[in-house]
Amino acid sequence: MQIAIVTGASSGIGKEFVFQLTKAYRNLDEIWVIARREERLVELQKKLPLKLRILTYDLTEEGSITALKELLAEEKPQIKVLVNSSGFGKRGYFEENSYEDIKGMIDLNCRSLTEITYVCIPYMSKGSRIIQLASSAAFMPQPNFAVYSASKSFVFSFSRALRRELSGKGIYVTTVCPGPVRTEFFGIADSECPRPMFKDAFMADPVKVVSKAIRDSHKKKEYSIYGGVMKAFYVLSKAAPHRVLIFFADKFFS
Ligand SMILES: NC(=O)C1=CN([C@@H]2O[C@H](COP(=O)(O)OP(=O)(O)OC[C@H]3O[C@@H](n4cnc5c(N)ncnc54)[C@H](OP(=O)(O)O)[C@@H]3O)[C@@H](O)[C@H]2O)C=CC1
Ligand SMILES: N[C@@H](C=O)C(=O)O
Repeated sequence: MQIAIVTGASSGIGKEFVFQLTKAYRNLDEIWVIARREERLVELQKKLPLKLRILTYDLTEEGSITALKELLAEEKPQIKVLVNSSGFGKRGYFEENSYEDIKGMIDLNCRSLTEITYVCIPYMSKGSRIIQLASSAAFMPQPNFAVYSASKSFVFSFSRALRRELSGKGIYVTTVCPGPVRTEFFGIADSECPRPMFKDAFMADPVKVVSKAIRDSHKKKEYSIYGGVMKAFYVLSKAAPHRVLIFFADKFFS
């Protein structure tokens, strides 16, 4: 059985991946979709010809990934694509964030992504793809989004090194680093601290971000950055001293 696995499939970028993978990978038997909101995944199934395996997991809960591991051992599928899209961010100064949110971001964005990747690799082979959702927030430390941006730097760094390690097996890792994308992400991110207004000017369409990510993954690219502004931000974050960028980010955008 050939499958794709998509976490965060109930909304936004993950949900869009499910739609587009159905078209991009004609030989899939199933897509295994992971999120907490089961009703959303059931609705998604109604819109798709391909069978979805609905896995209602809270990935921050002890045991959810063990359940995935056991299911993989039972079904022994060939994983053609893994998309790690579940994640959240909460804006605000570190000491004003609740520790529950801080721990949640680290747990979901870093630990669960790492563990899912770990349990899936044994079921991948030459030509398989891993698509990791980092963010443009990975490019530099961001005051007022400190833990989220650090969690995405972890994803970016981990995934680039993993790409090198897996290249001998013909498994390709592409890290996706979008700027702001129009999804439910901001409902949570901005709930206690509004986002800087400039983000609205660069808000991207999830359809376009995902379409580019799948194209870049096919081309075996190391990362996928949608849009000229975010590409320019990436170059700036490599060229300019972070000390200066962090100062201006805090002064004007916090
Ligand atoms: N939107 C943006 O501007 C950007 C987003 N990103 C990243 O892209 C990824 C997708 O975000 P996006 O689609 O925009 O956001 P959404 O809020 O629309 O989707 C987040 C997804 O993660 C799932 N999720 C959240 N918490 C858990 C949990 N504890 N266990 C299992 N699943 C969970 C949600 O499902 P459910 O609630 O049903 O569990 C949902 O399907 C994230 O990693 C985000 O950090 C990166 C750059 C920009
Ligand atoms: N890149 C977005 C989050 O990941 C943002 O700019 O808020």
